[in-house]
Amino acid sequence: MQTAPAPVIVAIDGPSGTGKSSTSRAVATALGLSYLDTGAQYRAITWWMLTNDVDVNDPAAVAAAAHKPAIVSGTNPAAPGITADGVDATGPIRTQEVTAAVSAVSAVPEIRAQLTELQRRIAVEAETGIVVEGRDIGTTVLPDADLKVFLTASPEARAARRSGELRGADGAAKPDLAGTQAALLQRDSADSSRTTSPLRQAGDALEVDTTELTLEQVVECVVTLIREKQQAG
Ligand SMILES: Nc1ncnc2c1ncn2[C@@H]1O[C@H](COP(=O)(O)OP(=O)(O)OP(=O)(O)O)[C@@H](O)[C@H]1O
Ligand SMILES: Nc1ccn([C@H]2C[C@H](O)[C@@H](COP(=O)(O)O)O2)c(=O)n1
Repeated sequence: MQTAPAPVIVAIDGPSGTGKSSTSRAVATALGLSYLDTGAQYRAITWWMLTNDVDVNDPAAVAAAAHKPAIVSGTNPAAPGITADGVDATGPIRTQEVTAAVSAVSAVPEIRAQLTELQRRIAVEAETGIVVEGRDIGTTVLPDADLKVFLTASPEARAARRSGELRGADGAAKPDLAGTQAALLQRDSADSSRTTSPLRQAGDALEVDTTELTLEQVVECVVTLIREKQQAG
């Protein structure tokens, strides 16, 4: 009788706009794995702070409230979803207000400790394995992951992709590319210069530069890497 393959743990890290979420969800779907968007968790706790009048620029105030919100992440790649204290946060966490505040909140050590523990618990409970995406998965959250991928892309490509997303629902003109690129680079700088588990490529992570690749090509590359890892045992 053929036994089920051992659960595979995949870490996909990288700066904003490199395709982590799109790639991770497609890879998890293709291989029947769970999926965890850790960026959504940092966004959800930031949204909770903002809506509960916590000064997000006061690390002590953020730390004191770190344990208060219950963050629950869906792990179905088809419809991940996330709630904060039972309230659906899927939409609100993508606003510019949350995006502008999330790096400051995610730099607070108590916030990172709280969410890292939650992320590890979710990963170990994933029966067939899981694709976890973020900034510090391969370095801090899951250092023993079976496969670590670090996605990169040129600032220009990332800005063009993000700008394509930000275009109005009515197809209104895209926001200015230079402004979008500057905002991405500012967030990258904050995420990679913080003291606690900064954005960094793990020494054993495989870099995939997605600048000239389609999303489909990136997904195929990562699926192949995972299958090769599973066959190697
Ligand atoms: N290789 C690619 N080529 C072209 N477009 C891409 C590629 N990868 C992702 N995209 C598109 O770029 C946009 C951003 O992708 P995605 O949200 O997956 O990036 P991300 O790294 O998760 O960003 P963030 O960390 O800010 O959430 C999406 O519209 C996605 O469809
Ligand atoms: N593992 C993670 C994931 C995310 N963050 C922070 C840094 C990001 O700017 C922010 C939002 O993430 P995104 O939705 O853009 O993937 O959350 C982190 O510190 N660690």
